Amino acid sequence: MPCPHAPQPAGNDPATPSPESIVHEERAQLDFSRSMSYGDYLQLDAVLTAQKPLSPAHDEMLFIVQHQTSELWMKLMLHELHAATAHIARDELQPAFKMLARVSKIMEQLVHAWDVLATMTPPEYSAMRPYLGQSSGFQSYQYRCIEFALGNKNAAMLQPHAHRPDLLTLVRAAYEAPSLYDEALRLLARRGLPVPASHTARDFSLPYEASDAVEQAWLAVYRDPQKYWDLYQLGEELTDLEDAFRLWRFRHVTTVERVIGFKRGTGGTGGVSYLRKMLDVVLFPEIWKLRTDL
Ligand code: HEM
Ligand SMILES: N[C@@H](CC(=O)c1ccccc1NC=O)C(=O)O
Repeated sequence: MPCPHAPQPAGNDPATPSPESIVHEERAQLDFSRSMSYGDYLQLDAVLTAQKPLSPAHDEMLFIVQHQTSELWMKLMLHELHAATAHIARDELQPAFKMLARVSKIMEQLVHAWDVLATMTPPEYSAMRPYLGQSSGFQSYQYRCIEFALGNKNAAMLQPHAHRPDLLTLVRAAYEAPSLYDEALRLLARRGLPVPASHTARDFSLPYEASDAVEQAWLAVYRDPQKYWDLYQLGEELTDLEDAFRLWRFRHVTTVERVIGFKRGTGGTGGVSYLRKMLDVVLFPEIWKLRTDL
């Protein structure tokens, strides 16, 4: 394949340095026979040979790259979420804030990424869809770990990973661990706010249940931000994160509707009807409810 950045012939203007002289004067490293190059460091041989379209459709490359880049961003998101949750558990809020801000920005990045996929029309997708078989984003183990890390626990979502014990172990660990929100509530309790034991020492694999008492604890924070500044900042960082996640879910369902309408999903769900139900998920319910009651 021709390189799109191949050197162009130098112009006639004697003041214009030739491409060769620029590289020479900058003393750029040119010999990588005995040192680590860009591609070596980034494992680009592995990354850039992992796009293997199954169909003759032109647009399958877009579909693959879109999903692979999303999975890479999810990998970083999980890295940051785990670290942020651990910092909160150790009362180290400043590093946690930085990580949570990064997670929200990654989510925003994924929201904007839908614009690229939305350039694919229904006939373009129909040309490759039969080649997907029964595979679906529903089976993304990293996505499920993110949902669990954010507190959206559902035992049924472990099943698609039963055929891969290595992945099931990862997803189960996220399912059983305290979520980011669980650790936030334990922090509030350590600061003397009246969070009930039902919400600090619960079975963390159960779906989260909203509580009036927890809302009262957050209300105390939001009624006196000066006194509880870091907890107030935590509440707003959680709000930013859920806000961005809601936008991602919305762009997903809208993109799916414009591409496949109301067809059933390859993963076996009703498709748009399933994704619309997911729009009703509330990760941090008391943080939203307090705004009405403040
Ligand atoms: C044309 C593009 C897409 C279509 C038509 C589509 C369609 C669907 C459908 C119908 C479902 C429901 C499960 C099923 O029955 O298959 C689903 C779930 C899912 N998709 Fe997509 N999707 C698309 C792109 C993407 C992209 C780019 C991602 C990013 C990684 C993604 C991630 C997911 C995830 C994580 C789920 C599970 C959601 C949940 O359980 O709440 N999808 N998708
Ligand atoms: N569920 C989609 C298929 C799909 O989108 C998909 C298939 C394989 C790998 C990733 C996918 N993306 C998100 O669900 C469909 O029903 O067309």
